Amino acid sequence: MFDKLRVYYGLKVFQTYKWSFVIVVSLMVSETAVGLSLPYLIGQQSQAFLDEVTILNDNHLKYLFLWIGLFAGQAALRFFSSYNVNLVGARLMADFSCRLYDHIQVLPIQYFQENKRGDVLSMLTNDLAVVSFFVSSVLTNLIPNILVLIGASILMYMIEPTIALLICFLVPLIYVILKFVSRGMQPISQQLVQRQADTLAQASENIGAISLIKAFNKEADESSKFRQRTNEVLALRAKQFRLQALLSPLIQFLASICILIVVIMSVLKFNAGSLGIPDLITMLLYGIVFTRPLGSLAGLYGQLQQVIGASARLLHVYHLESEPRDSGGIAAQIKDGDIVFNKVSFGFAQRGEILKDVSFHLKPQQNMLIYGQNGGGKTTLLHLIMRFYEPVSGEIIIDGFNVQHTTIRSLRSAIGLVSQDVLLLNGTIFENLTYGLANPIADEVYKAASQAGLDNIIMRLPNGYDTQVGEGGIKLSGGQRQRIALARALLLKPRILLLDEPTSMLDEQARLSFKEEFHGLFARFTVIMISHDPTLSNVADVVYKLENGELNRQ
Ligand SMILES: Nc1ncnc2c1ncn2[C@@H]1O[C@H](COP(=O)(O)OP(=O)(O)OP(=O)(O)O)[C@@H](O)[C@H]1O
Repeated sequence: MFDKLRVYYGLKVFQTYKWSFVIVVSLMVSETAVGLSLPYLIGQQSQAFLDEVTILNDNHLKYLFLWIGLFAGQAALRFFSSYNVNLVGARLMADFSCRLYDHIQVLPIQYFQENKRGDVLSMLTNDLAVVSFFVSSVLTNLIPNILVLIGASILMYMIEPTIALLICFLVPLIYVILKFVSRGMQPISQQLVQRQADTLAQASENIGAISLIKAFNKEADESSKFRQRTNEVLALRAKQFRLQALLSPLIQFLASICILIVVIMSVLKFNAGSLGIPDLITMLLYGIVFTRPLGSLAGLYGQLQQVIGASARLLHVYHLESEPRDSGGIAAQIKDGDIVFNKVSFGFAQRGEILKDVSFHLKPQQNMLIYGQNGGGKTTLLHLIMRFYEPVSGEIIIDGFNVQHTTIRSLRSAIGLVSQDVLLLNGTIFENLTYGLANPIADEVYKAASQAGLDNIIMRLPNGYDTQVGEGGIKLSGGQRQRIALARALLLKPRILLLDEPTSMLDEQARLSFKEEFHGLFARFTVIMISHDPTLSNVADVVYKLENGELNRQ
């Protein structure tokens, strides 16, 4: 599967960057051609220096200027190709990381519940960095080095076939040795990628739960866990470095033997009279040119082992099916907010049934209160309406549209959700209030904030609406966050409003005004509200109890 995917993405990427690739490959081919022509020219034209005894005569100077010119040309080509290659590599990776991020965002919510945040972060940082480094190395090393190996072999073959064939025979032998020495590398690399992800996951989780750690005096324990994980990474790195460090000198050693073979064979041929001095010089220069790329290819082979693990993880995620946001259904026109649950059942994998044949009909602009025991499935019911999950059986119909057959975008844009755990983004209060609005109108924002009882709170803050709320809204109290979430939902003007424990964080006064103003605030919406506050039943049109998975009208 991965191979197919690799080929598929490889072709897709090639399509997008075809002209950049053409330019880069042309520059590399030109540079290699100049680099390969130099030993030949120097070798063959050296005859002039042997024949004409006068030092640096016009003829010599002509050749010298030609060689210096070619060296300069090669350097210039190398500059352009190196700059362009790295640029293409960086663009490729920037593009891939954006595609990956886009994809991760549209993965179903289960993915985020089943995977650690640190794993995802590690993919976007470590794994991408490994692949990115490899891609630039392949572009900068693999292509030119292979061109040099092929070109030098052909040119050596043209001068002296026996030596060239012998050298070419040694190359596969070098590859076999390389493969044997680095066979332990791949498992180490895979473990390393996983351990690094675990370390990042722990750090990310701990920072998110720092107040818990402090409250339980667990700083030292968490530090020692982190140190242990870091030491595991270090131990794996040490193994990896040892193997990598072994590869390079080993290949260098084998390459030196190749050079020795060229030298000895060329000298023997020269002594036997079958090789002239120009050919001898040419062969020796090609011997050096030929063996140089072997070292960098060995390094690349080592990197390849690391990249296999990282790219397997990336491609695995890339291959996961995303939510069909704009496809897989019709764009529902939800104008009234008429909600029908028809024998809806649901359960999480291996957790048994949570909702059993739940049925109700909520007419437009009606409001409904659901109460019931903790863990009874109330939030899950709201999440089914949002299509965070799909029912196991039964159907949810909104304004005549079966939600399973509508596009997710059209469905969610008609619904406002105020969650139990209010999530705010790291930005100002104003930015959080207007999140999700294309063109926020300031007066409407102030009105909604006032309706949610935020006026006094915001006025007392040092920068008013421009006050930064911190990550997740950490600089605000629970009640303040809940009011912002309410105001945000009101501003969105959805047809349906789902309120998950909307008053749980509010103070006495705020709860009272929430109840008093309920009908004024929410009259335009169809509202499903979850609460453990029995007094809210006074404002609800219909009250239901969820017990043992069954929803019954009270
Ligand atoms: N992602 C999940 N994977 C597996 N089980 C889950 C998942 N989310 C919730 N559950 C389980 O489903 C059950 C219903 O959870 P839900 O959050 O809907 O309850 P609730 O009625 O809203 O509870 P509360 O009143 O405490 O907020 C719980 O037993 C919970 O452990």
